[in-house]
Order: sequence, then C-alpha cells, then structure tokens
Amino acid sequence: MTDVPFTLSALADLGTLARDLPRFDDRAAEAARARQNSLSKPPGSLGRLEELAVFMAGWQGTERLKIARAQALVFAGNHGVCAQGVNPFPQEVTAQMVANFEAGGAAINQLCRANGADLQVIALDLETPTGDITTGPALDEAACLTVFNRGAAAVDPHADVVILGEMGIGNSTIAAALAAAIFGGEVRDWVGPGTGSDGEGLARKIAAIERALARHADLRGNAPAQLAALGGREQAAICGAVLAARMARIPVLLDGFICTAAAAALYGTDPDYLAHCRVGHVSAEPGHRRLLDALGQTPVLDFDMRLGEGSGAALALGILRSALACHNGMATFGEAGVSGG
Ligand SMILES: O=C(O)c1ccc[n+]([C@@H]2O[C@H](COP(=O)([O-])O)[C@@H](O)[C@H]2O)c1
Ligand SMILES: Cc1cc2nc[nH]c2cc1C
Repeated sequence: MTDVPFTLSALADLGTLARDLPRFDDRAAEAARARQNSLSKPPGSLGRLEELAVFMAGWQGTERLKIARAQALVFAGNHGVCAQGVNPFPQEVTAQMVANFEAGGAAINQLCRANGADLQVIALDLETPTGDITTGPALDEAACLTVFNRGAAAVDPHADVVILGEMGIGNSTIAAALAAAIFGGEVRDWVGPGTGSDGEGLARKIAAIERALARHADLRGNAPAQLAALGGREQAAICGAVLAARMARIPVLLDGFICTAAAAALYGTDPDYLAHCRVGHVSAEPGHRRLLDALGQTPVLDFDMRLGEGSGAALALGILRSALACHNGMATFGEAGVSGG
C-alpha cells in the first residue's frame, strides 16, 4: 500500500504518536445526531443503530456517511508458547487455515462476501514461531517494530472502514497473557478454552501464563514492551493497523478476544488510541467480557461465536451498513409529511 502514514522506529515512540492523531469531529457528530432526531421515527427508537451512525459521522467527519470500501485484514502468526502444550490443535493448522482463506473456503471468506468486505490475509513468518513467552520474549524490539509497521502499511488509507482479525494456533494463551499483564487480576479469570482446551489443557495454559508474567514482571506499566515480550506478530500487526486507520480517520471494527487483547496494548499505552474502534462482537471466550469492561467497550453483537479470523467483526459490518442505510436513506418527519417531529 502507498501513503504509509507513519513508520515506528522505536517502541518507546508509540506513546508520542498521540500528538498527531486526528480527533473525533464533534460538529459532524452533532449534525448526525440532529439528523437522527429529525428522521421519521420516534427519537432514539433505532437504539444503537443511531449511536453507530453518530460514531461513523464523528470519524468520517461528515453528516452523509458511506461505506464504499470495507477492508478486512486478517493477520496470521505462530507462537513459541505452543511448546507448553496450551493448544489442542497442532501448530501447522495456522498455515493450513491461511491456505483455506486464500482458497476462499473459510468462514471469514463467506462473511466478508455476505457483508461486502474486501479480504486480505497477511501471513507473518509462519515458519518461524515467536519465542516462548515462558522462557524469554516473544519478539525483540526490531522484530516487533517490523510487524507493527507491516500492519500499518496494510491499511488502505482510502477505505471507509477497516475490519481486523487474526489466525494463530496458541494465541488464546497469548491474548490472556497480554490482558493479564495490562489490566492485572487473576490469570484464571482471563483464560478460557480457545479452540477447545479443557481440564489439564486449561491448567497448563494458566501455569504457562503465570510463568510468563513472572518472567516479564519488570515490564509492568510498559504496554509497548509487554506487546513485544508477551504478544506475537499478528498482535503487533493489529496494533499497527489500528493506528494507521486512526491516522486516516478510518473507523475500525475489532473482532473477538484475541484481536481485542492485541488492541489492548494500545489502550494500555494511551486509552485514546482506541477511540475510533468498536468491537464487533463479544466472544464466547470468557475473558472477552472482562476485557470489554476494562476497555469501556460495548460490543455490537453477542452471537456466542469464538472463531476469530475477523468473523465477528465482518458480521458486525452488516449492522454498521444497516445503521448507515437508515441514517442516509430515511425521510425526515417533514419530508414524509408525518406529524409530531
Ligand atoms: O477471538 C476469539 O474470540 C477466539 C476465541 C477462541 C479461539 N479463537 C481462534 O482460535 C485460535 C486460538 O486458539 P488456541 O486454542 O489455539 O489458543 C486462533 O486462531 C484464534 O483465531 C479466537
Ligand atoms: C480449524 C480452525 C479454524 C480457525 N480459525 C481461526 N482459528 C482457528 C482454529 C482452528 C483450529
């Protein structure tokens, strides 16, 4: 992609980007709110569709909203922590599912087609898993910056909305480790079955995360460093993409637990970094609700899904499109000749 909005050259600089970020346009949002109140319906009766339209107006900076191009980005990575027996499926499934995405056979292909998103899958060095977080850092700073910048460069600055997702066997452990490192609390409260761990598998996950947190305890309060040490390539790429979208004033739909936990590294750096993001759905992975509470996010959908791949965000795109259809297409009370407006 051309027009790369920024290239991060040191993780310590992540916090300084705040100076240059576009802000929510209160005037455009206010105009959108006024239009919502003039449309031929009882005020507020479209509930959260109204809030989504106002959110879009504030970021698109206009009262007339559009989604001509919805870009879906799915980042894939492999994880050294799989050596700890935390994943029921074998690691080669990551590359096999990337091939499935490329062949059009996965859920995300169908959901993107059904909801009008252009899907791009970006495999990040799958043949070289990250370091095992229980024994050392997942990524060193240079490797983390490389993938962060790849994620940023993947965002089309002309997209109207960006949908983010991930694929990576073992990354439900990584997500729980990041969430616990950034927000604290008991590890067991962040851990869940992922693709299907139970019993001993869950106990191994909890133990592995506790070892990883102890090993990287010196990074407490430093979310960018925690992203490198406890995260992975797809997590860093998601962070780069979120900030690149922000630079171009593009609203973002995040997917489930893993995608949201990645973005939480930005929130831990500066909560304003996620102001242009909504979470597409609340995953059945139990830590997701806790994470959404910590981020102050209300998910668009609650559909009992726990797939990843960007699937919940792609589904939520359909709701977003419906919000815009009502906002742009409805007649006002005056135009429709309906009394009482
Ligand atoms: O994002 C979610 O809510 C989510 C919840 C459970 C599983 N996943 C997907 O499952 C994979 C990680 O699960 P696991 O058991 O291998 O750690 C990874 O490819 C994710 O996309 C995703
Ligand atoms: C089959 C399969 C598909 C996935 N999609 C996202 N994560 C996944 C994990 C597995 C195991």
